[in-house]
Amino acid sequence: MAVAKASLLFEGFRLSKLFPTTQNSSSSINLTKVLNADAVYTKLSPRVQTARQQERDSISLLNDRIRREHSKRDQSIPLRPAMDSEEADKYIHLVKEQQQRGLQKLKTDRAKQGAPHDSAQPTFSYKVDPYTLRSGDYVVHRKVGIGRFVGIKFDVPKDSKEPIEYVFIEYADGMAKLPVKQASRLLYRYNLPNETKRPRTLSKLSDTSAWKRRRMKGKVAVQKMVVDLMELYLHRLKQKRPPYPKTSAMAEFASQFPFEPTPDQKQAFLDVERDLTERENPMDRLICGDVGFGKTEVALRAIFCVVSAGKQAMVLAPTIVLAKQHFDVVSERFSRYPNIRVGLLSRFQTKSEKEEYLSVIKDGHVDIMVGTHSLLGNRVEYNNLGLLVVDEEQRFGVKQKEKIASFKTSVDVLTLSATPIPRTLYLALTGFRDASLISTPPPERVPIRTHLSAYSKDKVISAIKHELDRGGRVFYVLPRIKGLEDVMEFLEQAFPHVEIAIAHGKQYSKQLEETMERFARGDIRILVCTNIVESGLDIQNANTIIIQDVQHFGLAQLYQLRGRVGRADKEAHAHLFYPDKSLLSDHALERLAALEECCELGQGFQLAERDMAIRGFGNIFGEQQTGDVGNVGIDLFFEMLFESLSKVDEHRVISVPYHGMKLDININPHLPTDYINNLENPMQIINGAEKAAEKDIFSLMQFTENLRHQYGKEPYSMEILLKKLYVRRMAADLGIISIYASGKMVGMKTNMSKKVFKLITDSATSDVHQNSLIFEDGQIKAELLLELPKEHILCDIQLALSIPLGQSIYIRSKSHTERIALAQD
Ligand SMILES: Nc1ncnc2c1ncn2[C@@H]1O[C@H](COP(=O)(O)OP(=O)(O)OP(=O)(O)O)[C@@H](O)[C@H]1O
Repeated sequence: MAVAKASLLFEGFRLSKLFPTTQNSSSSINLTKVLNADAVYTKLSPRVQTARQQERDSISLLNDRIRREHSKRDQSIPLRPAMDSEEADKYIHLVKEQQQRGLQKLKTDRAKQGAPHDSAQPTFSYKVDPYTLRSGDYVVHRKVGIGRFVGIKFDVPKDSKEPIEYVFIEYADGMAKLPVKQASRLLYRYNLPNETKRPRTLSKLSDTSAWKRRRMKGKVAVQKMVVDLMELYLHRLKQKRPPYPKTSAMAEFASQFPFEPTPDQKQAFLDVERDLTERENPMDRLICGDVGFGKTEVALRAIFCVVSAGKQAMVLAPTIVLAKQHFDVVSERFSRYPNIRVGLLSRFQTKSEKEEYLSVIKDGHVDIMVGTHSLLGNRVEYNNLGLLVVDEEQRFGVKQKEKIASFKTSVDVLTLSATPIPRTLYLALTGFRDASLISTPPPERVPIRTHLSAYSKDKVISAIKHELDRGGRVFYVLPRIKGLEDVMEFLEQAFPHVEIAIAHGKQYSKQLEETMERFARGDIRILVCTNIVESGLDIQNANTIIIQDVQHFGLAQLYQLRGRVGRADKEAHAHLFYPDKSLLSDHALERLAALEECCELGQGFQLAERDMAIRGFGNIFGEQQTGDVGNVGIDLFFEMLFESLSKVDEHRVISVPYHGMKLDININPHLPTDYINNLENPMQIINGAEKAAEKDIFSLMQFTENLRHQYGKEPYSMEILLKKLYVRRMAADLGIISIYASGKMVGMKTNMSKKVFKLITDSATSDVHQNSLIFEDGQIKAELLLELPKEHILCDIQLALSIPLGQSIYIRSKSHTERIALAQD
C-alpha cells in the first residue's frame, strides 16, 4: 500500500484521536452513532482544511474514472446487458464453447498444413523464423524489446569449440547475439498497422525498464480489447428474435443455383441457415473468401430465407458500380419470384425517385433494397427490416460503420469480405464473431497468370490484342484520373476500330452507370479506369487486366484488382507494369515479384494475408486500438491477444453479493451536527447511499455526485463513510469476501485466482501497488511499514481496489453484479 503517500497526505494529524473508534466491527453504518455525532471536520486545523480543499479528494477522482469507463462502454454498446448470475454462467459457457470450436478448427487447419502438433505448445504462434528476416528489419524480443536485425553468422560459443549460428540484433546501446534456436523462440517481427511507420527508438540492452512499460501498456490494451469483444458478444447473445422457419421453398430456391457449390460454399450455406433458423439471437456472421470464390450466393440464400418470412432485406455495397451489379444479380436470381420486389437506391436516382423509394421502404412495398451508403441515411425507415448484408464493410467510413454496428443489435447481419484477414485470427476469435471461410475456388477456375515487367507500349498492345482476339474485354487501370485521357488516346490510335471508354469515380453518375453497363454487355471492349473497379465487380468475359504504375498501389489493392479477372473458366492475365526498375525500392520489387509468383488459386490469399493482416487490423478492432499495437508491434500483440482469449475462463472473477462482503476495519465516523441539520432528510440520505452501493458502483457514483451537487462537499467524516461504501462495493465486485487490518498487515480474503490478482497488480500504474500487494493462501495481503490510522488504510484500500476498474465486464442484475476479469501471464 502507498504508505509514503498516505503518510504525507495526513502529515501532522493524529487521526485516531480525531476519530475515536468503537468496538463495533460491523461494516454496515451505525445510524444512531452517525446522526448523533459531533462535528469532526471542524476540529481540523485551517491549514489542513485549505490543503484538503485544494486537492481533489479521492472520491471525485474515482467518480471521474467510473464515469469515463461507463461512457466509453456506453458509446459502443447502447444497451447494457442485465442478467442474473445463472444466465451469465450460461453465456460465459457459450463463449467458451464457441472459442473451443475455433481453436479446435485452428488445430486441424495447422495439422492439414503439416505443422507438427504439440499439445503442450499454444496452437498459435506469430514468432518469426529468423532465416526469413532481412537485414534492417525491425524485430521484437519478448524480454529485451525492439531492435534491428543485422544478420545471421557463425560464431563459437564460450564453452565449446563448435561454431553455431547466431542472430545479431542491433539495439540502442549495443549489439546482441542470440543462438538461432533461442531467437526463433523469442523473436517477433515488429510490424505496425500503418505500414510506413517505424519504431521511434530502439530498446536498450542495458536497461529494459522502458520496454517493460511498453509491454505492459500493450498487455493492458489487450485485456481491454478482450473484455470489449466479450461484452459485445454477450450483448449480442442477449438480443432475441424468433428463429426463421425452415421451409421447402428454401430448398427449392437453393436448387436453382446453376452451379455445384464448392465444399466451403456448402458449409457457409449451412452456417448461415443454422444462424437464421436455429438460433434465437440475431446473426453476425462474416463470410470471408477469396475474390470470385462465390460469396454472393451465400447472401442470396440468406435473403431468401428472411424475405420469404415476410421481412425486408438490405444489401449495402461500397460503390455505386457494385450496388448496381448486386442489384442486377439479385433481380436475376429472384426473377422467378414476382412477389419479391427488389429496389436500388444510390446517387444514380433522381430526387423524386429517391422520395418514392423512401416511401415504399417505409410502407413495406419493397422486399430487398440494394444500395450504397445512401441506405444508411436517417430518412430511410424500414417497415420490417430483418437482414442486412454488407459487402466489403471495411470500405465504409467511420460514421457508416457506426450505423452498421447499430443495426447489429436488432437485425441479422451478414458481412462479405474478400480481405484476407488472417484466418487464424478469425478462427481464434470465433468465440466473438462468427465467420465462414470460403477458401476453395469454384471448379474449373483457372489460375490468373500474372506478368510483372517494365512498361512498354508493345507489351501493352500485344496483351490487349491477345484478349480481343479471343473475344474478351480488357480493364486498363491507372492509379489516378489524371493520365486516363492520355492512355485513351494511345489506345484509340493502336486499336482504331475498338470501342474504348473511360470510367472513374468523379464522373457524372448516369454516365458512369451507362459506361459500366455497356462494358458488361460487351459494347465497350476496353475500359480505361481508376481503381473504381477494385472490388466485387464480376464481369465474366473480361479476362485481361492491365495495371500501369503498379508501384502506386498497395499489395492488397493489387490483389483485389487482379481478382476482377479470371472469374470464369478462361485463363486470365494480369499485366503489372512499373515505369522503371530504378524507381522501385528492392523491397517493393520483391513484394511485386511475390505476387507474380504466387498465382495459384487461393494462394494469393495466403500471400496477401500477412500484408493485409496489418491493414485488416483496423477493420476488426477499430483505428483507435491500432495505436495500442505500436507499443509492441502487431505480431507480439496478436500473440498476447490469443493467449488472453484462450484463458477467458480461467480469469473470470466471481463477485460476491454486496451483503456477503465484510469490512472489518473499525471506523465509525461521527457526522457533525450542523451537516446533519443541513440535510433535508438525513435518514433517507444515509439509506440512499447504502442502497446505491448495494446496486452497483455507477449508482454509488451518481449518488455521491448528486449529494455534493445539492449540499456541497461533505465533511471529512461523511467522506469516510462514503469511502467505506465504495470499498465494500468494489471489494464485492472483485470477489473479496472480507477485509481486515491487523497490526501492520491488511488482509483481503478472496475467491479470486492468483492469475486474476496478477492482472490487477500488473495493470497498476503505480509501482507501490505493484510491489506491495502479495497473494497468499486465498488472501491479498499488504504489509505496512508502520501501523497506520484506519482512515489511511481505508484510503489505500480504496485506491488498490480501484485499479481494475474498466478492465472487467459488468453484467448487472437487481441483486447481483457479476464481473469477468481477464488476464494473461
Ligand atoms: N460453385 C460455383 N461454381 C461455379 N461458378 C460459381 C460458383 N459459385 C459462384 N460462381 C460464379 O463465380 C463468380 C464469382 O462469384 P461471386 O460474385 O459470388 O464471388 P465473390 O466471392 O462475391 O467475389 P468478390 O469478392 O469479387 O465480390 C460468379 O459469376 C458466380 O456466379
